[in-house]
Amino acid sequence: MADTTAKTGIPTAGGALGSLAHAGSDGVTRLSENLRGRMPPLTAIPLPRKVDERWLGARWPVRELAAPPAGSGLKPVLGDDGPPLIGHTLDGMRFGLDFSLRRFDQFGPVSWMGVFGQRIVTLSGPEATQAALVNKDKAFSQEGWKFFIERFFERGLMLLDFGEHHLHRRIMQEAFTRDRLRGYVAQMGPALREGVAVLPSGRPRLYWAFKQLTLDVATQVFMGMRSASDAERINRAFVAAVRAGTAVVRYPVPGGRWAAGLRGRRTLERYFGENLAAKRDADGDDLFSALCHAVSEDGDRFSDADIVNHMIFLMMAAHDTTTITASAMAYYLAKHPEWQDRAREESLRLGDDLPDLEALESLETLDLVMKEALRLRAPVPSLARKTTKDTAVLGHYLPEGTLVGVSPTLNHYSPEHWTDPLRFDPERFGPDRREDKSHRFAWMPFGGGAHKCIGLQFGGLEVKALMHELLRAHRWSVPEDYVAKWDYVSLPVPADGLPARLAYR
Ligand code: HEM
Repeated sequence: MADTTAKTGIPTAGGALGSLAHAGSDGVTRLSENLRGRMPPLTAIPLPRKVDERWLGARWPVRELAAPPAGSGLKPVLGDDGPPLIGHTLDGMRFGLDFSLRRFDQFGPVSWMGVFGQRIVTLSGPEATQAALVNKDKAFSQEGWKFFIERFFERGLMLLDFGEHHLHRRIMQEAFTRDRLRGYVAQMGPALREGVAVLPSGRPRLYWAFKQLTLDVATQVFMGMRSASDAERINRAFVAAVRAGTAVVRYPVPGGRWAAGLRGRRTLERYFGENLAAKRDADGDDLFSALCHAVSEDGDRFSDADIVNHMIFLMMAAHDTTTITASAMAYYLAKHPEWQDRAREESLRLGDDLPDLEALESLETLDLVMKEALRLRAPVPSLARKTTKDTAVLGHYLPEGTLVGVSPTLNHYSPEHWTDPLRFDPERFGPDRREDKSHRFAWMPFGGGAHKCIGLQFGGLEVKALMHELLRAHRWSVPEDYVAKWDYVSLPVPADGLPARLAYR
């Protein structure tokens, strides 16, 4: 049982009890991970519908963010602080999409709210998001992300700005060429086939199973790591660093998330630092090696410190996003078995060989389903920015130093850009309809502009490879009346871990 738990990441009663046997903080961490897998977070605990309605419908005094300069002709940004001290922090975590839609109805595409003790302006809808992401006059910087994740993911590509970002991105692009992607696909295939094969039948929580699978892929494809005990240690360090990003107590209290995150970061730095020289000397086909050997067209290379920082950030950027995408796809395919059958037929037509890059690209149904899942459940629901100077969006005044959240939600649910936007309808991405072309920013799960996701092809290939293996090996379903509840404490994840009935084919 312990083995299965380690492999699938699916917490079992035996796993939780087994954790108690571990003395010290490692045992406590394991226990808390197991409990997390079994219990929804406080923000997702079911309450009577009336209580939720009252909570969501609460209104607070509306104020201006800042008075526009006299004679500018600009309008103020309107919004509210929300409940004292916590602001709207819990509202966003509990209601996610519903909360965003209500804010848009109340204030339109540009508004502000109190969150985490700060005032944050939300930009929603294709025009407002475009202004910040195209960022013509460099009025929006990545400083907004720093509040949340800099301590654990310092100098990751997404945290760099302007000239320096451009330079680093050009080098990093060399790790994502088609040839490199071909090599990554070849490495992830065996790990995924093996991992999917040992998923227990019954009702596993798919989200947790996928989380373990994508960690396994990361240790092999990102680091070329073969030792299981190293992989387990590095995975734990990495998970601790990611969780610390959303810690409420942002101070290293012993036993707390923040302290565990700092320890995790140090472990990762040590691991990458110690293995750098060997990676520079050899010619491996993992992502770590690719960064060590990447040279931009202008001859620039990464320093040792850059490689360590980029590797730690890349693991984070890839992990939850791909896990969430696969979970959303599994959910919609369980709710719409006709799409599951159609996708399975295509997968079976590929035969028993592990799929290469071209084979994965040929899985058109999975492609449509993935795009629709990314529309309905964008894994990154807000892209953080900070204004570098006084600026305006759609005629609203934003002073220098304003924190901004660029939100794809409204773009993805806008009735002006999508027919029947609440409906699961993958065909809307088909060649006859291409609703995603209705506006450059109608569909933006990977962001847009200079910081658009550099791993979007990698992520798409990994998710398709995982779903391909799942379709070949299993059928899965959820009860007809089951509706997944998504928890938005950090990125949107199924609050109950998505239990699905899984049967071997
Ligand atoms: C389905 C999976 C994924 C989704 C939905 C996703 C989403 C995003 C989004 C929205 C951004 C833009 C952030 C911003 O503008 O502030 C981003 C940036 C980034 N992503 Fe992804 N991502 C995914 C997978 C991956 C993977 C697999 C990798 C690496 C292997 C990766 C690496 C990055 C990096 C390095 C950046 C920063 C790019 C820059 O600042 O130039 N992502 N991603």
